[in-house]
Amino acid sequence: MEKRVGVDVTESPKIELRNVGKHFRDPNGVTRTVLTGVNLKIAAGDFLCLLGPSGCGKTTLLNLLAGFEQPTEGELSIDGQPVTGPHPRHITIFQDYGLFPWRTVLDNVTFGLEAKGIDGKNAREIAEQHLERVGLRDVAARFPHQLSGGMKQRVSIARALAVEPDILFMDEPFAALDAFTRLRLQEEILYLWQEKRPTIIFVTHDIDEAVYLGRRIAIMSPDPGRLTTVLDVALPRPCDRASPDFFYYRRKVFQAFKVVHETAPDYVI
Ligand SMILES: Nc1ncnc2c1ncn2[C@@H]1O[C@H](COP(=O)(O)OP(=O)(O)OP(=O)(O)O)[C@@H](O)[C@H]1O
Repeated sequence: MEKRVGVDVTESPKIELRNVGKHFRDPNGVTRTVLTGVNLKIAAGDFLCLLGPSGCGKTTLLNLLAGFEQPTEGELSIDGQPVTGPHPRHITIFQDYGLFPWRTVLDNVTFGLEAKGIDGKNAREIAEQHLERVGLRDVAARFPHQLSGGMKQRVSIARALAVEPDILFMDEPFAALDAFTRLRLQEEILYLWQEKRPTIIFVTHDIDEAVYLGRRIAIMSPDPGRLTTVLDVALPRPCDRASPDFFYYRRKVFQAFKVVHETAPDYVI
């Protein structure tokens, strides 16, 4: 009998989209299709990047997966159940951090735990452990306005991970950060993913970020938004951003976007 290794996404997907489409009606009653014919299977524990230019429907697709919006066509299921709304173990991290300005760092992290029925000393201990993991134990008593952008995003990552999410949806979480902070947070999220293995769906329009993070990259194109290619990225994690293998995948993504001509010479550093 054939021996199977790893997760067969075609047999046991955690997330499955079948012919998913979404249209919006503008105030004049005109229908606008922003997503069409999306078919995708995502295995448990995968790290999938949704990559594409502005307006191709990445956020719309993420909102459908997170249950914030409903598809107007097709079917979308998680763990075999149709997605009908947000789920407490499916957590979304946004670009603007989504922290409560009136709560301290610690209290921001305990918030999700309290919603799960964990409070008092237990919640504090779990929150402190997660702040420790993202290097923010020392600023637990500060308020969000006293933190840098990178620190705020770390708090929102600690808050998300504290509730042990099954799925983490991340919508361009590092887009507003400076390049150095962004590189550091990319490394941190990879480390945290390897430690806990939640399924991560990560929206970005940054090709290098997608290659560095994604085990798979779902490439989208606009007008109307659709999925054009799903690329497997067989790199060790973390990988060397200056290695020929990294550039090989980078080039494959460029080719998928038809930015580089097929016969152009290889990149040299
Ligand atoms: N609620 C809505 N009503 C009408 N149109 C919408 C709505 N939400 C999104 N759209 C439109 O759908 C298209 C896709 O938007 P979406 O935000 O999903 O793209 P995106 O790929 O995430 O873009 P960006 O990278 O700029 O954030 C856009 O043209 C947007 O104007």
